[in-house]
Amino acid sequence: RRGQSELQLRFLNGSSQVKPSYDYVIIGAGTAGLTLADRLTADGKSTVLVIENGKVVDSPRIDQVYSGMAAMGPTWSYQINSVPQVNLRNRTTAVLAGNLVGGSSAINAMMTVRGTSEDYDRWGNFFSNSSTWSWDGLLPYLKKALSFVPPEAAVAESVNITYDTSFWGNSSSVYTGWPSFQWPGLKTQIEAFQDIPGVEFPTDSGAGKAGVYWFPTFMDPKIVQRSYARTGHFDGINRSNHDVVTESHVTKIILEDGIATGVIFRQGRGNSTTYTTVKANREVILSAGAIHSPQILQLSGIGPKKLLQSAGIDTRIDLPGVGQNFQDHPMMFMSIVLSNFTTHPSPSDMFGNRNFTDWAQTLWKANKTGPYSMGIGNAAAWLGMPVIAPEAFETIASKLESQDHAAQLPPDTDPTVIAGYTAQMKEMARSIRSPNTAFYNHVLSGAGSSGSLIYLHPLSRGTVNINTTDPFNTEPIVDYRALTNPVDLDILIEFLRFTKRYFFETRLKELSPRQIQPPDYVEEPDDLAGFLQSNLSPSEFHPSGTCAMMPKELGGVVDESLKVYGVKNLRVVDASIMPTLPGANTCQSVYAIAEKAVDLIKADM
Ligand SMILES: Cc1cc2nc3c(=O)[nH]c(=O)nc-3n(C[C@H](O)[C@H](O)[C@H](O)COP(=O)(O)OP(=O)(O)OC[C@H]3O[C@@H](n4cnc5c(N)ncnc54)[C@H](O)[C@@H]3O)c2cc1C
Repeated sequence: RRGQSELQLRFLNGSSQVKPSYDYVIIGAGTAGLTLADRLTADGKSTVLVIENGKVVDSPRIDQVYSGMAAMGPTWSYQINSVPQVNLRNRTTAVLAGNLVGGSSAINAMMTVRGTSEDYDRWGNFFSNSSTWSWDGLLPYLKKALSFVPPEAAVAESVNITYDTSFWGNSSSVYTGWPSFQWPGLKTQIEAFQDIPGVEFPTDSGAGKAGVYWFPTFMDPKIVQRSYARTGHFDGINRSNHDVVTESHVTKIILEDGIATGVIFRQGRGNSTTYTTVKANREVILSAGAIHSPQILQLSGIGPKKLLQSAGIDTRIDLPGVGQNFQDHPMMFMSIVLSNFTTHPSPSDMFGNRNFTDWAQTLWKANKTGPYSMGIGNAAAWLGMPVIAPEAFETIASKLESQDHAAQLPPDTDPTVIAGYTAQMKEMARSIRSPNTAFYNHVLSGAGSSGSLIYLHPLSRGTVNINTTDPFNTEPIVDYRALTNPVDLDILIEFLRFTKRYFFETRLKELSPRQIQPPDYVEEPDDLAGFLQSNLSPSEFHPSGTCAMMPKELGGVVDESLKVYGVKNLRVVDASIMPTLPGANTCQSVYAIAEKAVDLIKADM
């Protein structure tokens, strides 16, 4: 990795150093933005400026793989709290989004997962069944995005890790790999799923199939450090056609006669603030993430007219979908412990077992091996509704179909956004009936206890809108609108029931399971709902959907080329374009979206 001082040469911290124009101006040096900038400048034919709000941060906490969570939290994130969630007993949630070079890929938990084939086919189906936004169309980009490094044979053998390199590539500088250690208890946890009818065990996490499987970690196994957009698409790149300006906050995209011609950004120095305009000869590309991309569009006059009017912003393009269709993966903890779980070593040995941690430290210091090379986990169940709720899924799907969809959205929602939501719910009803759309995600810890439960296809939709009282100087208003669609509760109640069955009705019952939270006497639907309202978090930090790639008449913001409707030379490329969430952590999909966008952009050169 190059030293900070050398990097500074390319950090145009004084606005006077920015050239007046570039072929492409990219907003946000995050996961998608850095991928795009690297690929678009590689052949030397185009000039690119990336404008980033955050700084370049060097920290062992970012590099650290162990635990997966060392870089999470407020330090390198925007400071945003959601509005109180009415259906979650008015609790608010910290909205984490990376505010540094590398974006959220610098602070995420490094779980490398992709959705099932149905998740990606669904995206294209909103346009036509010949869309290239499909599993077949995206697989080459999922492969291009990452270099897969297989696990060591001995570790793989110790816990039966299977993988299939045909689903992966090996040409990217962003790596995904494996720790040199796994908890033996994972074998027990995985095998217990064999006792549940319908559970599949795909050979590889990249196969596009639901089931129980192993998945790698965004890390470079050679150095056992996080591998992310900065290490893969920024460090070591020194091209005269590739400029990056940090600590620079984009306030607006300039529109002239419906054409995006440039960007205005703000730099604060001591007490003074400067504003700089930079021109884009070919395109402005918005990659500010699902929280800030809709904000920047709205500040530029592209968004729902009524909202813009109430903020005193001139409507340049009335685009009702901007900032709507907001989705994230809700998350919760259900606590069940196996009283007679005696497998060791187990994660609990990392806390209080001095002999074990001394051994682990020795391995780590000697050659970066052992338990300290592990992230948040490498095995999980990703299961469809027919598997987890065989007796209830049909009733739930029918209830969703017969719903008044408009009633689930905010009162003033535009008819096109309602039409898009209706189309999505039709797809979701179909998906509830399919074993190959995973709704339920249970991350396995290797300890004798339950892990976190994640809801992969929530039906409620939130909003991310500018703060109309002071839109240019405040963060957007983030409202998950969690559990506003009551069918979400029906599904989540099935999650609790299924998790209980997994512990009490499989071979795990021999290990004396004990349910702690919610207490086992809590069984009535109303009481389970109460537990969820008190405990659910609306976010796994996977914000998506706020500049949805959908037809315009379905409330879409960008078309299949990721171009913003009604504007020339403006694309959005980041997590905000996902029309519906993939049933997986989102980072791998964002890299693939960016890789596909590169080809879409080049096709227009
Ligand atoms: C805490 C956390 C844990 C996660 N865990 C996982 C995980 O384990 N596995 C997984 O697959 N996914 C995970 N994710 C999600 C994943 O990291 C994101 O989906 C993905 O990185 C988003 O990429 P993006 O390009 O859309 O946005 P980002 O990578 O967030 O990039 C947006 C960039 O735009 C910049 N920006 C924003 N506004 C402006 C402005 N006005 N001017 C200039 N620059 C601006 C930001 O500073 C940022 O650098 C996690 C995310 C977080 C936050």
